[in-house]
Amino acid sequence: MHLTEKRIGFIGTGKMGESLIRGILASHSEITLNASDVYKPALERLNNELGINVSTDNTETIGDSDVVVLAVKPQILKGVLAAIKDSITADKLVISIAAGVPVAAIEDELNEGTRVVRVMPNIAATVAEAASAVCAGTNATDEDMEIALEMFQSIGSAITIPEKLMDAVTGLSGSGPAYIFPVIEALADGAVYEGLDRANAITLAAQTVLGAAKMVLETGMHPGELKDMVTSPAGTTIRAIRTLEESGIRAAFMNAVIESSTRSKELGD
Ligand SMILES: NC(=O)C1=CN([C@@H]2O[C@H](COP(=O)(O)OP(=O)(O)OC[C@H]3O[C@@H](n4cnc5c(N)ncnc54)[C@H](O)[C@@H]3O)[C@@H](O)[C@H]2O)C=CC1
Ligand SMILES: O=C(O)[C@@H]1CCC=N1
Repeated sequence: MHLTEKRIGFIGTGKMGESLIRGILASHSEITLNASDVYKPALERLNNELGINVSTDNTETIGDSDVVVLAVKPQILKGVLAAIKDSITADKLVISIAAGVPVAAIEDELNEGTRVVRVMPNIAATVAEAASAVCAGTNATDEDMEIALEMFQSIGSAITIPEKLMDAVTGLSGSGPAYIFPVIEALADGAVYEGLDRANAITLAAQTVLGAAKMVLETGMHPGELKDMVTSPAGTTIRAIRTLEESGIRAAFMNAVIESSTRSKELGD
């Protein structure tokens, strides 16, 4: 059974729900997507722009779906689960993308035996470049994991991990795009300071980040080795590297990942 044979329902069409919907539709235009939210204008916009089925009634969306993606905030997930429990019948696969919320906490709110998969994607799903990690719940079958991996691999890359590493993944790739957007803005600021116009500065900054990422992924070389390829003796780059190191760039990014992971753990308490 492939993803395209499944009807997918989204509970919550906020930033991440919409990002997933757009990414999945871009790679599977024929797929049936249903979505519900408490905010009607957002649903109407999605219906108008993308032609997906929408409802303000979560149970209606679930009734019409084989796979149910939970895309509401972690803080309200428990209440949402209590309200939809009876509509999550044994034939449905539940996928949660809620940061920090353990599979066990979701299973506890649903009927015994419910098949749950937990995923941490990121906002780059919008452009089919998400980095996602997937882990199986107690009752998830091999086919459930295949469906989840197919879904998230269709909108970027997706790996399988043990659940204990989900907080680390949340700190790295779940939150990660938000660490890089200010980097792009700041790189552009530097060039604007030196006289480049803003639009060109942002284009060059973003393409530089994209190109560097692609080199890591496609050459398989260590990032340090790639850095050395750019860094000529007594050249321009090493002057910049020294000032970045003096600013504590490595500790700053390491600490960002660790802080986000810590918050993810707190959300699960
Ligand atoms: N924003 C991101 O980059 C990422 C978010 N996540 C996770 O995705 C989930 C959603 O996050 P965002 O989209 O950022 O939040 P959001 O606040 O943009 O979206 C949540 C949506 O849920 C809707 N909602 C509230 N109560 C509801 C109910 N009872 N039934 C149906 N819909 C309801 C809201 O109206 C809103 O549209 C969270 O659990 C978050 O941890 C995971 C990875 C990345
Ligand atoms: O900030 C958050 O809590 C969510 C989870 C990962 C990215 N955004």
